[in-house]
Amino acid sequence: MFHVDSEVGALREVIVHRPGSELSRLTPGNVDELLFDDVMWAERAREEHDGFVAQLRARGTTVHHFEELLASALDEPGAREFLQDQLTTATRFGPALDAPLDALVGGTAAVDLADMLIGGVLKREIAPLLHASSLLMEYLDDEDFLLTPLPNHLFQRDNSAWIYGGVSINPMSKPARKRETINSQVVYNYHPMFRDSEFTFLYGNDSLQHEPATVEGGDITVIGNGAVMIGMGERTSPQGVEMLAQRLFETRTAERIIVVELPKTRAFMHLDTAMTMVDRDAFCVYPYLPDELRSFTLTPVGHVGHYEVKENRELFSAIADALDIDKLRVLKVPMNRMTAAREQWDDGTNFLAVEPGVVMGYERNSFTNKYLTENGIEIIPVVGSELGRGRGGPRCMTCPIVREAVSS
Ligand SMILES: NC(=[NH2+])NCCC[C@H](N)C(=O)O
Repeated sequence: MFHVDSEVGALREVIVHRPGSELSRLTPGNVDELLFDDVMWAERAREEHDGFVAQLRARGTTVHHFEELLASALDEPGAREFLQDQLTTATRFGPALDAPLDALVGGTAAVDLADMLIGGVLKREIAPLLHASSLLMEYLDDEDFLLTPLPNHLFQRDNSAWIYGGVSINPMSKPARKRETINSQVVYNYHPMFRDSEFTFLYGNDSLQHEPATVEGGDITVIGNGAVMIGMGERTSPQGVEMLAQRLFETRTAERIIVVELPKTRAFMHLDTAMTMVDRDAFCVYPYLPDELRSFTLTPVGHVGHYEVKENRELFSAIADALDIDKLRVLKVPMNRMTAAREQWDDGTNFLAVEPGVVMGYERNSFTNKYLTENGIEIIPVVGSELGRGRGGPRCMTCPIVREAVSS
């Protein structure tokens, strides 16, 4: 029932996160650590996000809100026990807070608890509720977080990723995002919509320590025809790719994986900041991507779960081969380095396809959008002056859970 069979086929159902109280908690002192570039105007960001959702719905896509899924899941049997085991533990908060926090998780209304899990909790908010002699509570200032906010839940793409009939609940690379995985596990394991449905858990749905085998969904593209492309760089490590690859092969979810090496800089933190698929045979690619970046193809061999790694001679012909098409259109916008760097920084290459050749992208990237339009791609312009300050575009903000294959 849930499946993502391509990157550009008809987009039926997605999960997004409307920014909540966590955005109002960004300060000049914590933005860097929380991976944002500015303190956001939270109200305007919400308006922009509502506009984005309305555009998706107008195109026939069913939109689920992450916070609502989380709140409903929290009222299902087992969900709170899971949090008590995984989140409110003695090692995370000290033994003195273990039982009081477990009690809080057990007794807080679901909507409020969901808000705490995403929005975070300040010491002064929670101190009156906890009756414990705790060194950690003594140590924290009133305005310190006992539980940090998770503003990057806005980027639903990264934290879970559907690949054909399976989902990876990604072990995130940056400390600021690691707890997102616990929230996603609650949704996928306890919300009736997922709990009562058949699908494969590919990676990360456990309580293991995955470091350094991290994976983020912004690096994963389901290009179709049984193939997957994965970016390897700041967030998704070679070990992460291999862990996921092994599961994709052993569960027969995919038959071929193309791995692309990415520059190790913040501007290229994920594959979808460097290139996205915009049509059945076309990619929009950052024009100054270094030529020397290598790519590899992984295919299953021998015993179940074993694979072979081969370096590709050239990335785009490897993709064309995987898709079984003669030639790929590689759309590199002819613009100077300065303009290219500016538009890429503002997620100029971060397109979300709603059907082949129809994509959503930030309106501000005028050079890129014009060039793509001239090349037959329809752009649905998204307003994102505030949203973009988190360094993510329309693709980063959506987690497709049902998307059709591209019909030939
Ligand atoms: N798929 C993406 N490009 N996501 C963008 C994530 C941005 C987020 N602030 C981070 O640094 O993690």
